[in-house]
Amino acid sequence: MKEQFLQRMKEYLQEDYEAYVKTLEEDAYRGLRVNTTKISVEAFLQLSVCECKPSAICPETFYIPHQEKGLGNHPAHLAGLFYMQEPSASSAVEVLDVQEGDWVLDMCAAPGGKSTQIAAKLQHSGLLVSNEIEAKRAAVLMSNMERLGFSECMITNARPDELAKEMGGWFDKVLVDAPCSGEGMFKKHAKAMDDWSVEHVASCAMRQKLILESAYETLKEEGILVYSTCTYSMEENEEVVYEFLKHHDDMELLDCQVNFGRSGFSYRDLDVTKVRRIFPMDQGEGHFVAKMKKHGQAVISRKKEVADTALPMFAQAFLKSQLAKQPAHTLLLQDKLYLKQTPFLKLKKIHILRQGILAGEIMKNRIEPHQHFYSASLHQDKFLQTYDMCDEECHLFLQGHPLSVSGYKGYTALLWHQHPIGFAKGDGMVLKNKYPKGMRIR
Ligand SMILES: C[S@@+](CC[C@H](N)C(=O)[O-])C[C@H]1O[C@@H](n2cnc3c(N)ncnc32)[C@H](O)[C@@H]1O
Repeated sequence: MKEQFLQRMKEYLQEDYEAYVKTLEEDAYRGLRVNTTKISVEAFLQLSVCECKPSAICPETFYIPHQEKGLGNHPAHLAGLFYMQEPSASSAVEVLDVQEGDWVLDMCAAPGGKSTQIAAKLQHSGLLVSNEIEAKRAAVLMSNMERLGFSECMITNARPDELAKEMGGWFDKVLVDAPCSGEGMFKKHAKAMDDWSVEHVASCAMRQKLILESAYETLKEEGILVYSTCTYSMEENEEVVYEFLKHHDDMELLDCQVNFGRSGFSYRDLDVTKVRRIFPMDQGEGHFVAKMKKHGQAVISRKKEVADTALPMFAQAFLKSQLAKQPAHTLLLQDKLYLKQTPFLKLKKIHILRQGILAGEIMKNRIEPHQHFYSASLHQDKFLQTYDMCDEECHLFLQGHPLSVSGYKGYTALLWHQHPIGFAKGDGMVLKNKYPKGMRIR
């Protein structure tokens, strides 16, 4: 551990410093969060995926033993029933207090821990724009959102200032989980420790202030902004919030109103009792959260809806053969079929990676279904043809093998403990495996 970092921590923590240093020798906290759009917490615990200890931070988040291995390949994970998330990382969305119907922007979203938590709270209502600036990380974000099965979401790959131009005044809630020096991640990512310097902390703080300016533009009047980091430095936390409030006299710092964590570090006249800090001594690796409200008027960008596409007969037939309930909105875009509950939106310059559910692709007058169609939580109890696999069959399926099951013709949703995990195509004798090659386990 770098001496200069420890010296700063000593100044920040004073009498708590020794307790902090002790935690550096302990294993990092690990956790998971149950995806309540697919399964209730009670039903998930009955699956006995692993030992789960409740966290005080979020009712859907649990501590798991640090020695627990291979959970990423567990059928419950691949079926999108949970997301691996260290409990303190679930604090910011608890503070954001998302309500059904809200329009929410997650400005720095990859790999998707907080976006998947927000989408679960929305329960397929409102809108979530889940944005990531780095293209490769945006692809990871999309695959996580797909696995957990969300539909009323738009996944974008844009800079915050680009979002501010096209989405001015749109959102009830905005989360800025900012890129930071990651001092709370040192145990998990050695690189964060290698990269650490006072100069790096200062450059992160500059970038955070710029991101917050764009976030401000996207907020509605009376909209809520939550700013969070997984670092301890005062420059990236209290100072960023203080400067932001100084530049925006229509923004009010609100009390986070949660029972976890502790007050911030004393900084000028900022009321640090309102913000939350979590340290390893508070049962989390490290997070800072501040909540603010915009009272001023917003400049509102126009929202443009896309008209639904009238589907060709074969596409209609595909949907009718698969689902007991038909989607409200359908869109054909570059031979791909998308489904959504609420109208599709059009953006001028922003790169949209996914909007709604990607149901499949047109191939010679038929639809070749996509994994998202079967992972979508909205569809999970609507499939007309399903096959419930035993654990052994599921293991074979996830490895890419066909299943010797007769009596099934056409596309079939394959279930593990009643939860769709993928699909196959039956020819009456065999279920041919359609689990995406990149997702198969070895
Ligand atoms: C702390 S991570 C977000 C973690 C995510 N919220 C989650 O819970 O999984 C911060 C993200 O901000 C992105 N980022 C980096 N520079 C950025 C910038 N200038 N503007 C917006 N986002 C940026 C990073 O690529 C990274 O994915």
